[in-house]
Amino acid sequence: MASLKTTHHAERVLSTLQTLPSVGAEPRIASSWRRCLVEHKLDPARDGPPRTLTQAELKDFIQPMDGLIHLAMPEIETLYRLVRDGGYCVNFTDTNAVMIASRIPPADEALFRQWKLYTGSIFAEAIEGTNGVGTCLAEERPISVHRADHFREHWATMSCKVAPVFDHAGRLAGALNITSCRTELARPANDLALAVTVEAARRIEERIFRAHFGTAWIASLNGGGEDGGGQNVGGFNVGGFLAFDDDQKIIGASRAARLGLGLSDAAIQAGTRLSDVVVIDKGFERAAPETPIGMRRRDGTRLGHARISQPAAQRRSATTIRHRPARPPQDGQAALMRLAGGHAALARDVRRLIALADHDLPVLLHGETGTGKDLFARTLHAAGSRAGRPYVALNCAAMPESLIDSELFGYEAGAFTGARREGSKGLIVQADKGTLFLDEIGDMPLALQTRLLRVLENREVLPLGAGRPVPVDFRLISASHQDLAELTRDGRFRADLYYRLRGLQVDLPALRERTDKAALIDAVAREEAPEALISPAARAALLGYGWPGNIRQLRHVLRLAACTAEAGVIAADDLDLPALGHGGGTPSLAAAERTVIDDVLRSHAGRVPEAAGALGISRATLYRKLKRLRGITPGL
Ligand SMILES: Nc1ncnc2c1ncn2[C@@H]1O[C@H](COP(=O)(O)OP(=O)(O)OP(=O)(O)O)[C@@H](O)[C@H]1O
Repeated sequence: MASLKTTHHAERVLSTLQTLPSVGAEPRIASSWRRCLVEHKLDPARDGPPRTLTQAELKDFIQPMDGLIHLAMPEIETLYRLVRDGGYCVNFTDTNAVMIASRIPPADEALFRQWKLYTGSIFAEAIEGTNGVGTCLAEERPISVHRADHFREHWATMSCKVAPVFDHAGRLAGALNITSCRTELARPANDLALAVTVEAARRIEERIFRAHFGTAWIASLNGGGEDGGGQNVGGFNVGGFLAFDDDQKIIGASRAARLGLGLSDAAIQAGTRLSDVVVIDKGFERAAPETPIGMRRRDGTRLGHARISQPAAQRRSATTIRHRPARPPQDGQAALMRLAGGHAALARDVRRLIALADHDLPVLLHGETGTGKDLFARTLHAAGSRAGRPYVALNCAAMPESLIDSELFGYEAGAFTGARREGSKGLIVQADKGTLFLDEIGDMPLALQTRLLRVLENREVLPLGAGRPVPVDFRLISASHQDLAELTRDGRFRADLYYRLRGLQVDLPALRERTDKAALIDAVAREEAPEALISPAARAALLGYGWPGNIRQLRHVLRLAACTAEAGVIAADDLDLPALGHGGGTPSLAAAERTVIDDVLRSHAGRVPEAAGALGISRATLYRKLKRLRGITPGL
């Protein structure tokens, strides 16, 4: 071991080598000190900051944990709001004790920066000695490490409360920490701070669990009360979660449920049923969602109550056995799941979105024309907590650059020649408390990107000619058919705005790539041609086609086919499927496209919306094509 400076604190720590546990430290703290001395050979008197990753290292390190951080973030925010007045910062760490997300109260920011208590710093027990994060992770139990409990004297002004976070399979996923350096914190306040941290960690676990098992039944066992269904961890009764299928076979269990019910991976894989481990009140399948249901262990001991939520797919089948979804969906989340259908990657993204429902994470939708970006954005709005609030959409490709500015940001009365006398609120202000949908964001001019970024950062907008900014609170959903990452690399899109927009990116697959293409064709056929049958040859043609216009084109083709079908059968001949060239963009194909577009525009007297409808593409797509083919945009 390195030569030791013998301060009073160091002497106390070193005495654990002889006198465990009579050094006046709690037994858990004393045994951690011994671990640090004997196993890790650390020096309690060493001074200096913790090891911290460089910005470049941090970027690479954090990227794979994006999903976990997004799931944890809403709970980190809630916890932060609860504890910030006690001077606590909140940190979320990975299993190596690297801080991967932090919230620091502005009043104490300088202090925490000085101590390097922020994202990128490493607090492993084997490096820093006994500390909240490191020791919690080493023992996989909640812990309070208060001032002189720390191994290194360096940390003896800090008070830390930390709870471990376990993933959907009961494995350690990270730790949630709060730290304060305020001296006035009394012991009861400390205990309470640890309790709220444990509860926040439990809620993060619930989000992880639901994100993973979103399409199963989930029982949430209450952790409170003396015989609550969870597991007693370090004095805390922590509730657990069980996922099961329609046959009541258990398919997943959280750490607390595994410990509380004696469930192992092997037992789950062997097909253990709910009734093998618990006795559950009858009729729970028909109970209103989230009603508390009585549960007991097989040996009769009470487990308190569980709240059971139905799988998203179950809710879906209850609402989709009708052919035309004429009314808006009753259940927003089920409607989102319906859009994902059986395409696994999209369904996974939707489950993540549902898990993050209450968090105003910006969402970026990416997909070819007609893949459903607009429909997805509306459905997402309807599925969230802002559903009853305004939904304001702007298509950046369908509007001349000069107008986007005033439309979006608004202006004061008389701000410029031609302005409306009463001024304009602007779409951002109109979206206040609701959702702003910016379609074809890749077409937003660079100068406006800078203004938009400022609005997103400051949460306020300064209308043209206005003296004072207006505070705004909206959820942003943006969409693009272009690859924004590529635009960013080419310098055509601001990288900082791109990262702000893509809190979560959802890739809407092209119809030809959808793994549930057959089911989707049937679903659209039920809506567009409810009376007709599809002949085998027509079905083969629909399945084999390349669908450049995606689901929009599919709708048009089936609508038309329903009109021409004879004896209620859609034959291959009824399908208007234009031959597709290969290597799109060759001069001859472009020329053909130009001719078709010109013809259709002419026959609709230059009216873009009608021409777009006749072509089976959106207005925005037609504008884009016109720009590309002729270098002009027709008047609006
Ligand atoms: N999952 C789906 N199931 C059934 N119909 C869908 C689905 N997704 C989209 N549609 C339908 O496809 C058509 C095109 O959808 P939408 O306008 O949302 O596409 P888009 O990607 O925004 O297109 P564009 O980029 O051209 O504006 C609409 O009629 C919509 O109702």
